[in-house]
Parts: sequence; C-alpha cells; structure tokens
Amino acid sequence: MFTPSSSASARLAPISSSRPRQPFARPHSSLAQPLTTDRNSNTPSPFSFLNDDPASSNHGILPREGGGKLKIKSATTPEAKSRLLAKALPKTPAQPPRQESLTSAWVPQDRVEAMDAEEGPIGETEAVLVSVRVRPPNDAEMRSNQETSVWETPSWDEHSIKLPKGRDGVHQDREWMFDRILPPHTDNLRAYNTSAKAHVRSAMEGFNAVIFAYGQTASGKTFTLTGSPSNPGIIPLSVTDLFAQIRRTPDREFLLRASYLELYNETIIDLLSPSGRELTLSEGKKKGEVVINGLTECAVRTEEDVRGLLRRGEESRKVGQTDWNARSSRSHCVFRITIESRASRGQAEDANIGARTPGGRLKAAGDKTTRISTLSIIDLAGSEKHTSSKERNVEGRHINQSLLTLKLVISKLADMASKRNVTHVPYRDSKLTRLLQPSLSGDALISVICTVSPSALNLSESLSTLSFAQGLKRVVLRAERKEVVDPQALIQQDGGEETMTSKSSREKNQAMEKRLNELKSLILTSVNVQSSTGTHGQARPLSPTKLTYPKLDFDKSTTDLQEDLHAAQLRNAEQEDEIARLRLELEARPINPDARIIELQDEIAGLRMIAADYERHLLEPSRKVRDDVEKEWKTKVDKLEAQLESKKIWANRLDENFRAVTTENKQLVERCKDAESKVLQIMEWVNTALQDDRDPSSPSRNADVPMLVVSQDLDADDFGPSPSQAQNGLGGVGVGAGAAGPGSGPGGKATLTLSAKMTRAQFSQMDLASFGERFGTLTLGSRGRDGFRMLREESRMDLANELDDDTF
Ligand SMILES: Nc1ncnc2c1ncn2[C@@H]1O[C@H](COP(=O)(O)OP(=O)(O)OP(=O)(O)O)[C@@H](O)[C@H]1O
Repeated sequence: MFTPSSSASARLAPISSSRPRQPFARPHSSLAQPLTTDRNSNTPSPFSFLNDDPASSNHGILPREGGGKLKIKSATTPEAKSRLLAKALPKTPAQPPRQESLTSAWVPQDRVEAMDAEEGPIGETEAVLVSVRVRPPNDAEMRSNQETSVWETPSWDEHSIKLPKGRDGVHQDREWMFDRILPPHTDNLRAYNTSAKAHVRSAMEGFNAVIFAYGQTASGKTFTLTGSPSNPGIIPLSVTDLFAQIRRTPDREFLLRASYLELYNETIIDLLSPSGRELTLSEGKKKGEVVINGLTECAVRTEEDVRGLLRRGEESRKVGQTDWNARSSRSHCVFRITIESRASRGQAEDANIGARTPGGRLKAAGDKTTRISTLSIIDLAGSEKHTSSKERNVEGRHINQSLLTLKLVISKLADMASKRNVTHVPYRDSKLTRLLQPSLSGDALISVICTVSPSALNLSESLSTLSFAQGLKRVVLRAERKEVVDPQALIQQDGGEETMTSKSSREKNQAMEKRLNELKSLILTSVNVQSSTGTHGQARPLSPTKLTYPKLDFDKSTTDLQEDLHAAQLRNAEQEDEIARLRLELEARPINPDARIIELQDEIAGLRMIAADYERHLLEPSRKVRDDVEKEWKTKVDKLEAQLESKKIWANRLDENFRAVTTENKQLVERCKDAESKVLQIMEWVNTALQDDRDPSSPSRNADVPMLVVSQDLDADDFGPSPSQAQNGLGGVGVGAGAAGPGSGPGGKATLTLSAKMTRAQFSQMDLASFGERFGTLTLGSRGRDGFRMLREESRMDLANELDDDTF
C-alpha cells in the first residue's frame, strides 16, 4: 500500500500480540514487533475513539444531499478555488446567530462548554507560542520508584519549569521560562485552551496557523494531539471549535477542506489517497512557497466528515512498537484544514452601502475578498536512542535526522532574528523542514507544544527538548491575514469572454454549473452548518432497491458507474492472474521439505547480509533527500542549459554578422582611400598641366605633360575613348589593360593612361573651356564630364564626395 515500503512490509508479519494495551509498559526487547499499520494491528489505535459511531461509515468523503462524494484536488490554485467559492456562495441574507447550546458527538459536552470558559492567549503574529508539557509518570516509572517528576512546575507560576539542585547531577538550580508550562496533571482541554485555541481561531480569521508537538518518543505528543474519548486532544477540540465558530459567525460563509499526509522515511504519503500514493514537493510561484503535488483534499461539512477522514488516514498510518512506547508514531503526520471564507452576500452588501474606501471612493456593493488560510496540526515522530529492533532503528535514523535538521533550521532562524550573519538555512536537508519552510520562514502563526518525560532516565533528551524550545522562542514570524481580492469579479470577466454559442462552451458551462452546485452544497453558514450529530441522525429510510444493493452509490452518474465497473473488472482479472500464479507455485512446491528449509536458510542468510549492509549505510536518509532535491534541480538546470544553448547560437550568429560587417567596412574604407589618392593624382596632374599652361614663364612650359597612370580595378567601359576623341585624333586619355591595351573586357583590371604623350604645347592649345570636352572621353561612370568640370571648380573634398565608389 505504501509505495516506498511495500516490499519491506510485505515480508513483515503483522503484530500478533493480543495483549491488551498497557500504557507506559516497557516491553521486553524480544517482544519488539515489526512495523505494521493499524489495519493489521490488534493494539488499539489512539484514534479508536473515532470509531465510536458506526453510522459514520462514509470515511470522511463528504455526504452531499443525496449522499454523493466530492473531492477537491489540491492541484487547483487557491485563487481558482476561491473564485469557485465566490461563485458558489448562495445569495442568502445574513442570519442572526443561533441561540442554542453547542454540542459535539466527538468531544464530551462538558469540554465543549469549557472550551470557551477559559480565556486563551491572544494569537501572536511575531513570536512562536511555546508550551512545555510534562507527562505523568507511567506504570514502569512508578514501579521503579520514579513516581516523582524530576521537574518542578510551581503552581503559582505557569511560565516556569525548574530542575532543582541535586536532581540527577545538577549542581545548581536551573530554570527555564516559556509561554505556558503544563504540569503532569493538566488535561488536554487546558492544553487546547492555552496553547492552541488562539491559533485555531486566528486560522478562522484568515491567518495560516501551525500547531505541532515536539518531544522524545513516549513523552506524550500523540496523547496531546489526539487524546482519548474521555480526554480528547487538540485535533478533535480544534475541529469542534471550528464548527462552533462557524455557527457563531453569521456574517461569514465558509468552505472547509481537509488533507492528511505522513512523512515516513523521507517519503511523503497521502493518507487520504486510496493507493497511499507517494507525493512530491516543488517550489511554488511565490518565493519560499512549497507545493505538495497531487495531495488529496476532501471537502468537509461536519465534524463527522473530519472524523471519518482521520479514521481513514489512521488506518494507513505507520505505527509500531518500540522499547519505550507500545504504539509509537514512526512517521511525522500533518493534518491540515484549509479554511476559505467570505462575507455573507446580504451582510456584505448591507454593510457597504454608502461606505467609502480609505481613498474616499464609494465602495462597490459586497465585500469582494475571500480569506484563505490553513490550520496544520503536526504530530512529529519522537526522537529516540538506539532501540533493540532493527526496523525501529532504520526508522529512528530517518526520524532523528529530520528532527536534527529541524533543530538546525530553528537555530539558524533564531540566529537570523538576532541579526547574526546567516547565509544559509538548510530547509532542503529534510522533507520535514521543506514542508514546514513557508511556516517557519514567517508566513504562519506557530504554536509548539514540547513534551518531556518526568523521568530522570530521560533527562538528557528532555534537556535537548527544552533547548529546542528556547530556540523557537527566538524565531520571528511575520504572519499576515491571507485575503484574495475580488475573486468574483475575476470569474465574471472569465465568463464574459466565452461565447455562449459553441457547443464546447455550453458543455463547459454545464460542467461549471454542476460543479458550482456541488460547491454550493459545501458552503457552511451559521444556519446550515450541521450540528455535530451530522446528517447521520436524520437518515431517511432506505428504498427496497437501495437495501438490496447497499454498496451501490445511487447518485453516481452512469459514466462514473461504468468507470467503477471497469476498475472492478480489472481488479478481477488481476486477482484471477494472481490465483493462477499461486496455483502454479503450489504445483511447483518442493517435494523434499528439508531441501526447501535449506534453501530458505540460505535466503535468510542473504537477507541478513543485506540488512547488515543497510545498517552500515547510516547516511541513507540524506542520500534519499539529496536524490529528490537533485531530481528537482536537474529539471531546472536542463531548462536553463537549453536556454543557454539557444543564446549561444544567437550570439555566434551575431558575432559572424559583426565580423562580416567589419570586413565590408574595412574594404569600403580601403576603396575610399584608394579613390581619394586617385583623385589627388588626377588633380595634381591636371593642376600641373593647367599651371604650366597659365604661366608662360614657367621653365617647364614646353616640356611634355607627364603621363598619368592610374591603376585600379576599373571597369574598362568607364574610361573608354569617346567617339569624338577618336575622330579628331587628339591624344587624350584612353584605357589600356597593361600590355593588353584598350578593350579589355568589362570588369577586368584596367589601367588609365594618357594613350600618347601630350606636349605642353599641345596641352596649352587646349582650350581650357573645352577641357572638359576633351577629357570628356573619360567617362567617369555616369558623371564623367561633369565630374571633370568639378575638378576645376570644386574643392578636393567635394570632388571626393562626388566621385563615389562607383567611379573607382
Ligand atoms: N499527559 C498524559 N496523561 C496520561 N497519559 C499520557 C500523557 N502523555 C502520554 N501519555 C501516555 O503515554 C504513552 C506514550 O504517549 P504518546 O504515544 O502520546 O507518546 P509520543 O510522544 O507520541 O510517542 P511517539 O513519538 O513514540 O509516538 C501513551 O500510552 C499515552 O497514553
């Protein structure tokens, strides 16, 4: 049933002892029993009082009108649930509180009444409420003359616990102060009133609240939280109080959901899932938020529903017998109630008519906020020393390790509150601290009941518990009321976007309508909240058909019934396979029993070796935790790596582009420089020619104009001789490709030369005005002629601009 331990538990024999339960009796070590669940146990469960009422057999699945079942999975976000809640709230005007006395079939009447008689402390939002409860001596302690508690708890001071001088080796009086000390004679009601009531009621008001019991094994944690039929503990008292508060709060409407999980050997098990499924943790959207994936949450309408759920969970819980406790909790257990509430419609609308916001604007009719909070009650497994049972030892190591991590986390948080430099709080080192992370990091009101044994033999463990309690007192909380703003407006918007015409929308709406009707039946108001006797007292007589098929759920839809049938057929097929397998096994049974005995002895020896090996691996729990954490981080790392890879590709492309652009740029600059030098050369040549021409006294006047040679990757066509130049036979400028002469093909390497040496005289004859025309044979791209005119008239820069890259 329990995934991680199924193979182990399958090999273990169920508890066979039929001894009646003897509280505090220390059994002989050989009597230590292997781990089992309550289902197999003959030892009565501390929750046995839950079974009082045979009528409550629906195992906590909510009885709707008509007896259907409704479960809400926690996968939906709290906001989404609130939207549904808001939509589902019936528009009933607020009712005045009912003036009837409160009753409970779970908690004795005198205790229900006494619950309000005592004023509890106000729920603090900044400090952990720490109480220390000393258990009365048990039979074994009485027999060994330890009937007097080692602790002194003065009746005049309910905050002080003392270890007097001389008691068990202490040389001086030692005293500790806590919010509340609960001496051995204290009953559970007082423990509730002083150490839990304020937190339960704050949870009703929208604050997250956590109550947990911490202490050595057999020190009284389970007794404090669950109690007995005559002395119910904090869990039943809280549930009774929750429903009593709903009855007393006519101006609000409530929706309650319950879940129950167990942390066994670093594995989280859903105690309300029929398969006892293993759950995983992951980070939520908000910082520090931890999500329990797939946890079953059941809507509850009465105390009976809650009681049924607890009973169901208790059947699956891991308990076993240790040297110190006949029924020791071998796991940490978290019972959680999620409380959603909002103002009753009529009430909110009346209250807000004409009311203004702090900013002075008129408030919309109706209080649009929904409060969502959780009340978690945690029964921690007890820390323990080495026991005589190997199974217990393996569990004990896991338990001790997680409690050690809890201690470490608390001490780091306390250091942080004292402004000491804390770089890391090891929440991830155990599932327990991971689960508690949101609360411990300040998001909840916390009350801790630390339980200690009165015995001197347990002194060192008790001192360690007190030191943990002191650390808790230094932790600072920042709990705030949890409210979701205007969920109804959101759902109206969502609905408005949908077109009502399509078939799928209609189906969706019908499904939504059905869901809303189901939810409506869950809304608890001061008027409709079931009295604690629940619906069971008023059950209608069953019809003959229902009597014939008592197990059939007549309110199920055909599809659900078909699914059930299919599941039953599958189960049937599996069972048939199993029968066939067993038959074969039977047939293959060894004829020689002695050989079989030897075989089994070998097997036992092998198993012993495995067990010894397991024992050696003391760090097993941390490995399991590490594996889980690594798995969670690996997904994140893979995602980030994929992102990094695509960024790298993108960066490479960018780099290539940049390089290409830089090269192109360089080429352009080179071409530009080259073009500029060519232009300068031409200008110089022209200027020299013109200068000599203008100055008749120049000695070089009659000398030949030097030949202009311009080598460049020029298109030969650009410098082809003009037809007119060819005709008049003037030297002029032509294009040659080195020795190849004029006419080298387009795009080939060309040389711009004066095709014949021109004498200065010839040059001087050239009419300056027609210079352009003469040299017009130089067709500089599309602007040849104009370009040369510019040579004479424009500045060098202008020329460089003009002769752009398509010239040279
Ligand atoms: N205050 C009390 N008054 C009377 N009996 C008590 C009290 N506290 C504990 N006991 C009894 O002592 C025994 C051990 O208590 P309990 O099972 O609550 O211990 P625990 O701390 O939960 O142990 P573990 O960690 O092993 O589960 C039980 O038989 C319980 O009924």
